[in-house]
Amino acid sequence: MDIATEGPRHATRATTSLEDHGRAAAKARRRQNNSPALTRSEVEAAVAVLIRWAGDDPARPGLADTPARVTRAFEDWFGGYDLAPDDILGTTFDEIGGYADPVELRDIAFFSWCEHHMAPIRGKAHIAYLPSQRVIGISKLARLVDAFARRLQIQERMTDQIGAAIQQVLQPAGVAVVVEARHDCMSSRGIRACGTGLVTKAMFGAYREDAALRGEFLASLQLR
Ligand SMILES: Nc1nc2c(ncn2[C@@H]2O[C@H](COP(=O)(O)OP(=O)(O)OP(=O)(O)O)[C@@H](O)[C@H]2O)c(=O)[nH]1
Ligand SMILES: [Zn+2]
Repeated sequence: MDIATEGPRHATRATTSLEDHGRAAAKARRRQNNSPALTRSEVEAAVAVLIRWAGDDPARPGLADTPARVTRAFEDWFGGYDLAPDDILGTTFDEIGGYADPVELRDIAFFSWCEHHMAPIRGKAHIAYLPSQRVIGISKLARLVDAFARRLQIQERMTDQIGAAIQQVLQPAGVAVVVEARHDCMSSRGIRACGTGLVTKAMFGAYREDAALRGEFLASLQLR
């Protein structure tokens, strides 16, 4: 199902279908990335080129294993491409009695990667949703953030993807996602503006339509 079919909120969205972020897409990407034209040793050679570009000697003993380490680190840092949101959100609980108030999980720490500079984005995500007959295990919300964070990202898109996945798979009455993060591409290079924080928000369903519900969640976060 394409989230673009879900209603006006999504009608003009550039977001691709959830399937595109899912397991099939990850496998396709991996096939592409692991094609015979791109071997592990070629990736390591590319890292060695970057070491040379940095001004050092990839052959010196201290750096000899670094290309292999960096290649392994990439598998970890970018492991999100292999994680399918619909699998992560697959376990739900519907024996929730009469519970019908917001569920909020705050301070979900994440590491992501700026797609412009491949520099770290470090921050916290806060998720709220208004259940409609079922709830999700709270660890799955953190897993979902991790799945979208460990990719090349811009913060706005990551924020939207987290909310859109919850809205599509869990189909609650509404979802709100707030992400606060620091971008190393801004602090460690370029303008070198340390201490700045980017806040992004994505609202779906009741959180988009109901200002009081949205305001209650945003106020609870005490954003500066
Ligand atoms: N909106 C948004 N911008 C981002 C994000 N991460 C990095 N950027 C910005 O992306 C922009 C890329 O700008 P370019 O002019 O193409 O690249 P650049 O010459 O390296 O830019 P400077 O960072 O200003 O030196 C920069 O302004 C970054 O601060 C993000 O998550 N969201
Ligand atoms: Zn950047």
